[in-house]
Amino acid sequence: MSEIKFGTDGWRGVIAKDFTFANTAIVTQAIACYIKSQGLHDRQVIVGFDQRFIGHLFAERAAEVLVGNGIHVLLCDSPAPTPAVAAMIRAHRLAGAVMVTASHNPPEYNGIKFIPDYAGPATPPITDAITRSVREIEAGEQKILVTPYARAVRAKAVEPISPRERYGEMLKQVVDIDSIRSAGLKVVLDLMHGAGIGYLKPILEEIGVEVIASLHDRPDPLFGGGLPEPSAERLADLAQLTHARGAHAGLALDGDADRFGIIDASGAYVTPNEVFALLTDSLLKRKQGLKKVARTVATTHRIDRIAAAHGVPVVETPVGFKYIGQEILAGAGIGGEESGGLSVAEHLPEKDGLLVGLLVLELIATSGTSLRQLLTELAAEHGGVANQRVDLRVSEEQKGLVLQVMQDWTAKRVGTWEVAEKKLIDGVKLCFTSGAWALVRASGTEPMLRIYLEAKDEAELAGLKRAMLESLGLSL
Ligand SMILES: O=P(O)(O)OC[C@H]1O[C@H](O)[C@H](O)[C@@H](O)[C@@H]1O
Repeated sequence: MSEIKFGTDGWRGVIAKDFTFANTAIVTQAIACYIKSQGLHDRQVIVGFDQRFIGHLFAERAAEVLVGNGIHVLLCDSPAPTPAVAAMIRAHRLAGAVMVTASHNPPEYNGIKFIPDYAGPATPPITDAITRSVREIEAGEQKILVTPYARAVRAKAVEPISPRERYGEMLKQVVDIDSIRSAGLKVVLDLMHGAGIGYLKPILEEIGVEVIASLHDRPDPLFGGGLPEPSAERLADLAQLTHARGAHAGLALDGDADRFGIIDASGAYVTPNEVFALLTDSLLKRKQGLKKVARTVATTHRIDRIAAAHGVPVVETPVGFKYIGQEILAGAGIGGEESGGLSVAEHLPEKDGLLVGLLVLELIATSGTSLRQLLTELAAEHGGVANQRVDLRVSEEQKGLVLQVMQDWTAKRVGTWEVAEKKLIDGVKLCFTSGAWALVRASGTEPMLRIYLEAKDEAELAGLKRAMLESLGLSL
């Protein structure tokens, strides 16, 4: 059994091996200790779960432990998106949320995300405190307090909640639904058998969007044999259908619906970096006085060029929406990351794939043009960009070696690229005088080494990739 650890976004483990009822109770007890330490135990906690195998039973286990600690629970009556669960914290002034999900991981995984009272991902100081409690519980220094589920329900210490309506209302307050309604938009969806089922389609229909087709919109704990990850490779069917059926866009969500995948009308995948750039540009054009924009160290620097054109500063954070969420709380108008997380200040400090789908439709509706045309205009205004993420499944030893080479990097050049700055925000990032950059870091969610590269065009990108891999002694 592997150690209970909180990674980039929560604790994740293989069901029955690591992710067990016993470990769910340990982690929930540790979360209850944290809530009590903050003096918030007189407020309720929402417990949610996604479409994963027997997720509701793990959620019930978590509820039993929270009630055992004197904390009243709102238990979702069906699988729900992580952002919908987070939104309920705001709507009902809760102490936080325990969300049973392993996001986009393979089907054999499940996990727990803790979302504190500010309705965004738990920061490292919070997960560190929870991890310390986990160790105390494992060492027998702290007891797990449990109230059996049936008794908790009888005592009304567990009440059912359905976040759908209220969450839908909250989303509708953030986007211009009149423009969307009058544009007569048509979309195709890919719900990837995930938590967006029962949420995205009805919300779109309520605001007058025609859902022509909806792929993978039935629960399947095996995710149709794949991963609930809305990447270009996994969205080939959505891309084909969006184009063939003449839809304005294809919208996809990941397993717990906090991340997005977007397809344009021509059937081409629009990368999260491109979506973030389009939405930042549109927000900055519409709203004066935005204090700042937040992006992770792995996200496109095109955001910086767009923000600079409006005189708005950009904050660069480590990878993980937990950092972006904090920047949103500290005044960023919009924050996003290349892995498909994005939110805006009027909504939540939590990433939300449904929100992004609606913002993209709002953009199509208000601009009266296509996403492709908007991207062409963006390139004309702020210059082109080409970027790529290379994920390498390497041994722990090789991962350590590569990261060490980067840590020790003192050379002034990589191939013909001249190093202007070396940044240690997360992994090691080399920024070059040409404006290109390369980042090498270990993933916090998968056993992978990630290399992120950005250059002005595909030709420079290909050259930089060759030069970086060669310098690191890696081949693909
Ligand atoms: O690159 P990783 O450490 O695997 O993280 C990739 C992504 O994982 C999760 O989805 C987090 O919520 C994101 O904030 C993060 O960007």
